[in-house]
Amino acid sequence: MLLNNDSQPSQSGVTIPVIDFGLFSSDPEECARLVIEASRNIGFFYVKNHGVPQDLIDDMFACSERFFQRPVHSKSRHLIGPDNDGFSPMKSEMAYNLRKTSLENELTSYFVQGDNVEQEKVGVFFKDLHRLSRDIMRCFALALQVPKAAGGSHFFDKSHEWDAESGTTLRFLYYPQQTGDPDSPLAGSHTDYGSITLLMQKDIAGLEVQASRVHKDVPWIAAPVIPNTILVNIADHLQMWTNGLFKSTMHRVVYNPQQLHSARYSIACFIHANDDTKLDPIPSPMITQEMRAEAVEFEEGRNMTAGEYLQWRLNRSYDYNFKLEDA
Ligand SMILES: O=C(O)CCC(=O)C(=O)O
Ligand SMILES: [Fe+2]
Repeated sequence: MLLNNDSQPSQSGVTIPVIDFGLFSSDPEECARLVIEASRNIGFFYVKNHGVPQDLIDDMFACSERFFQRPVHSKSRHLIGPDNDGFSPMKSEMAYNLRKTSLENELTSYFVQGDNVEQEKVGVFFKDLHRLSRDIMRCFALALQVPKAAGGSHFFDKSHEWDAESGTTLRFLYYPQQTGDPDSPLAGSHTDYGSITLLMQKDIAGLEVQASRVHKDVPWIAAPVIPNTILVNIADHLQMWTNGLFKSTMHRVVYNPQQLHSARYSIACFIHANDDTKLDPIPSPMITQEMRAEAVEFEEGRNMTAGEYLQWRLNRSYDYNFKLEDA
């Protein structure tokens, strides 16, 4: 197995590659080659030189820490509901979700405890991540050789507009200081529901990625914290759009012994296509009808739009009757 210098070797030899996203400007073809390689295999890759300022990311983690350090009852004014925004008070994993439409309202203001400067920064951060996701999607369109007539490398632009209604969500995650069992996940295995997810982990690792679709003998590999990178994962829309060429890979969060001493924080930005986007295969010479069986696990989603698919997945994963005394 060949390891490039930047790859993170795991014990098994299966790796999540690190891609220099600066290549997107200097050598887009090479960038596309690296990105498609990762997307067809493990379905996860790190990007460095991604253009989101590190001090902004640090600042967002600081906001998150300040918020989650508050007592549970004072975090719970906006409990998560069918709109998928607000606070979700689970025991070993808590989260605060913001939608694009929440940036200027009370939901974000509450998260930053009324600090206008921080509230504005949350908006800048969210937009930066959205811009990065569109660049990554351009790389995909280039790699998939989408015909010029269909938009070429800009194929995904129109289905991923900042101003359009979509399920795109910024999620601040908190895994409290705790004892735990390494065999019992803090967040159960799942795939993400959108196009791609951008993930930042702070200091403490815990994310694991199911590697068995790459190497049948390797069930899970760790996704370590790599400074100055953002972890990208392929989510369900892309697996459906590509008839399974791109892999929406299962992942989970497991207990890390460092959590005996401190809480774990991560931030995920779930990028979704505009609500009215169909989840049918996209025009690409690399995607054929015969490949359809590969995407079959999401077959039910195929007849839905992105908006309908999100609602369907959320309805299956949440009942909104949280018991706060359990949190
Ligand atoms: O906290 C993490 O590292 C990952 C969380 C995750 O996979 C999710 O919220 O979908
Ligand atoms: Fe996830």
